[in-house]
Amino acid sequence: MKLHGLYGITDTELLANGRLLPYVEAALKGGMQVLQYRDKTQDTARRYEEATALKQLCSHYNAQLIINDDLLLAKELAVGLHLGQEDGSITKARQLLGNNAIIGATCHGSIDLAQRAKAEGASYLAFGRFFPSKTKPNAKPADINVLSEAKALGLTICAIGGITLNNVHLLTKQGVNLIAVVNELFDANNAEQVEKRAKQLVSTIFL
Ligand SMILES: Cc1ncc(COP(=O)(O)OP(=O)(O)O)c(N)n1
Ligand SMILES: Cc1ncsc1CCOP(=O)(O)O
Ligand SMILES: [Mg+2]
Repeated sequence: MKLHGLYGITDTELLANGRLLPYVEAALKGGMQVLQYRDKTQDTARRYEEATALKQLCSHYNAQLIINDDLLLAKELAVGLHLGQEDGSITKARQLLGNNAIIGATCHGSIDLAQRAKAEGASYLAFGRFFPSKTKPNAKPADINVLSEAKALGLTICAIGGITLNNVHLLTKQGVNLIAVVNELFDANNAEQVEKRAKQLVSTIFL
């Protein structure tokens, strides 16, 4: 079955000071289907603790947890993994995590990278950034026209980068399955606002 819907990604700064679990729970209440734990620190103990708590929260809401970059943490928790071009081999991750694991691959704006990721065993292909991103200002840009060719590869297609309530329709109308968002979801004043944003994004995605 293809993953579909709102794919929230955590941000260490936006979700600091006790906001991680309440804001993620609010997004789940608002209908977020997939969550990526993206934490670039080297604090292994905190990362393990947070990812474990997020796994529990996601399973309560029947959502899928995916770990960014860290194969061993994904293996330890038996959850999904997202790998970029510099993050190690998809083939190796597939071997370690097994056939049923969700493994996502960053393809920027490239069908060649997407074909390679598919051949190596990726479950979904992530394209972007499509719009300037506050979270990752130096992310490589992608052209929206890549999406029609990407869909022909037959895997779940994810779009990322600067996605907001104002531009999300440009991606959903191309048939993108997963809408990955950091800032538009989690740059909020309180958990109620996160839940409202999630509901608004989800209703646009499923229009
Ligand atoms: C869903 C999704 N798509 C793309 C990325 C970017 O991955 P990567 O290129 O490895 O960059 P970092 O996120 O690791 O900085 C992603 N994380 N998630
Ligand atoms: C991790 C990543 N990779 C490309 S853009 C991006 C960040 C997306 O965050 P935002 O939704 O705030 O632009
Ligand atoms: Mg990465």
